[in-house]
Amino acid sequence: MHTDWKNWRHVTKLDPDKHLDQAIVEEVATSGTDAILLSGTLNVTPENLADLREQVQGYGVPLVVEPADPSGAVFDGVDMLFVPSVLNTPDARWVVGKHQQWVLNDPAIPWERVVPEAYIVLNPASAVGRVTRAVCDLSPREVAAYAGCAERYFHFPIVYIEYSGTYGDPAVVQAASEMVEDAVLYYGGGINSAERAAEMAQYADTIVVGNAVYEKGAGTLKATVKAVQ
Ligand SMILES: CC(C)=CCC/C(C)=C/CC/C(C)=C/CC/C(C)=C/COP(=O)(O)OP(=O)(O)O
Ligand SMILES: O=P(O)(O)OC[C@@H](O)CO
Ligand SMILES: [Mg+2]
Repeated sequence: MHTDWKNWRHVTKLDPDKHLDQAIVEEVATSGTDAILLSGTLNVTPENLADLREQVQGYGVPLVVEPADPSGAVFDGVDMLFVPSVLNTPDARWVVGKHQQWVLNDPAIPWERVVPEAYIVLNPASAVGRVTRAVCDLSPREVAAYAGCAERYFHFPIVYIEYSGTYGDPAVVQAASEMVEDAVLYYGGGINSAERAAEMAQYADTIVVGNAVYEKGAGTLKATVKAVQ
């Protein structure tokens, strides 16, 4: 593996579908965040992915692509691919179907650079919640049981509590953290302050900050980094 991803505390998620000036990209890349994920559910194209990758390259921060579709599984110029499976969807395409098509059509996947992620999607209004028709009305115990399946049964290396676009319930993340021992527990959704970063980082191993970069800027991102490192 190219980087020590298991020790990351803070990850920044940038969306190829949104624009940032290079000065802001530079502040993000030098903020102390442990890695930059290039990721979005909707409107990610080879072109806008390559454009964003060029903007973030060259700062020494690890780069990860998180594809929403096999066509987004591009390794050029990045260190790793984090590939989601959504566990709480009734539609198996998002669990293993797209993955089967990926393996069918690409005979040369560099597996040593692939890290599977078990997503538990909890905001039904998010793009990822709508697209996957995730069943989000779950108690902390029910979420923790998905986390247990992900780790103990499927041996996913990452369990990802995803509230994309909204701040989640710390009790849910706490319950998942009590279940997970070996997997790295990710939390993402609505972190837009040092306080929220610190609160979720009590339970999650790695926190993800996305929209706050676009909505509040690099200063807020730096405050979230400082809160967890
Ligand atoms: C098999 C391969 C290579 C890919 C398929 C991977 C799968 C099943 C993805 C399903 C879940 C998904 C769409 C993940 C994308 C990552 C993600 C959650 C991005 C954030 O999404 P939002 O913030 O909701 O969307 P926008 O930012 O586009 O609005
Ligand atoms: O954009 P936000 O709400 O910060 O969520 C981060 C990330 O989990 C989205 O996939
Ligand atoms: Mg987003």
